Amino acid sequence: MISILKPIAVALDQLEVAICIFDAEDKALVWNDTFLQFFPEHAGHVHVGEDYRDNLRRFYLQRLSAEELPQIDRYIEEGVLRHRNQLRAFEFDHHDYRVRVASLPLGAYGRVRLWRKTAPLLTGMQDRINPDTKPLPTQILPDTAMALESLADGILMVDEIGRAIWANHTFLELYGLPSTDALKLRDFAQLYTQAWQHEVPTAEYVASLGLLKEHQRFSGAPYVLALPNNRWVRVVELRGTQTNGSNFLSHVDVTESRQQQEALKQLTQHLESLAIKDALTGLANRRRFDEVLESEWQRAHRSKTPLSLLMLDVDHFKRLNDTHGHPFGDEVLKRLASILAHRIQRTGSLVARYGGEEFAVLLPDTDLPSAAKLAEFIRQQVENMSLGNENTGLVRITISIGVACASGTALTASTTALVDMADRALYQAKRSGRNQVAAATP
Ligand SMILES: Nc1nc2c(ncn2[C@@H]2O[C@H](COP(=O)(O)OP(=O)(O)OP(=O)(O)O)[C@@H](O)[C@H]2O)c(=O)[nH]1
Repeated sequence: MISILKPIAVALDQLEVAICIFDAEDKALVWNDTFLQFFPEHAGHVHVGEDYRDNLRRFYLQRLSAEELPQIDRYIEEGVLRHRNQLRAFEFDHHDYRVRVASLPLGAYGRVRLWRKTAPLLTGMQDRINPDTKPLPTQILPDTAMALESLADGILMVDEIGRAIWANHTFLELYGLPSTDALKLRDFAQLYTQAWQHEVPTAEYVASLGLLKEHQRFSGAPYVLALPNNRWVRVVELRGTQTNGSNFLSHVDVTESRQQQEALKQLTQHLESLAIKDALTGLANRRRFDEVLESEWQRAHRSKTPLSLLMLDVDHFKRLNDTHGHPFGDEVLKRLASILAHRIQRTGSLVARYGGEEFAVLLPDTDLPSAAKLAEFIRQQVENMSLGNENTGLVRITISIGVACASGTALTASTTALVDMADRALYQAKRSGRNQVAAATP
């Protein structure tokens, strides 16, 4: 694939079109000389495998003001999202030129970005002309106004330095403005801030204002802003390149689709959590345990560190169920789960409900004596736990624990071998009278 793309990139040099191709992980694969001419800040830095984020960092280091610089990571992440989701070409100013950029997906290979200079810079999106020296803008023609009034989207016309001249009714309604008189030559950022003036500023508002300011540097790249009362609007700003050119911003109310997206996202998260969580205890389920065991096994193998496993089982749980009822049995499992979750909090460790009244605790970077010590501590804590209600009276439970550790050459065996070792140790603990810890002999 690269062997085909390289000659294309070189051919595009002859058309003065800059190209940079990124793989599916946003790493640079191929670019041409025009790319380096358009973006001299990258010369000597781009290399195969370079992350698009590093590319964007150099771009923004040049572009952002000292005031905006602390937010550079946010600008970079937004740039990455623009890159991945771009559907239509948009424009921005860079050095002395207005540049048009298109981005196309290349299937499994990644994405290609193409840039073409459209005009020498006259109006300056970035370095705005001092408003005091500009004459007042002319009003728009009545015919144009009538046509724009008939649109369902909000339209805001601004002059070449961004001062609002005219807006249709949909725009005025969206931004809570009584009439076009309220525009008062303000720029869009001021109008947006004004729409929020009676509201407590939310995180979405702050993020949206940053986004709006950043997008004043682009023409035609859509962005979404939060409005008060949980409403959302998608904005596209189209700027002319002539000094007398009229610029306009179109605003589409996307509240409904945004709410649907949000509901879908929450549902997906909920379903994902259901897929890996045990419903009764809230602990990881068996499926999750198997996944984590596999990845921790690999990690232990690479880092040559021990990996320990505890298998815990409630003693005579059937009798407890039979005596006090299944719901009480459920309560016992929840209490036990909570004790385990509190005790095991080290990053990388995992507590899971392995099945029925059996729990598994995975302990990365822990050797057998340390795992056995922890198991003994848990056993004592459960033994001393008082349970019960007015029907059951005071109930005490005990648990048996099997401990196993994979380290050194044992790590070359399988994950199943570790589980089997811990299971056999648990069986040993049960056979030796329950309420005890048994460690597998390595
Ligand atoms: N309340 C409740 N009981 C469960 C649940 N899952 C499994 N059980 C019960 O747990 C009991 C497990 O019993 P056994 O495997 O015979 O073991 P035991 O009675 O704990 O005896 P030992 O393990 O040998 O000490 C069975 O009666 C299952 O019905 C659950 O989610 N809630």
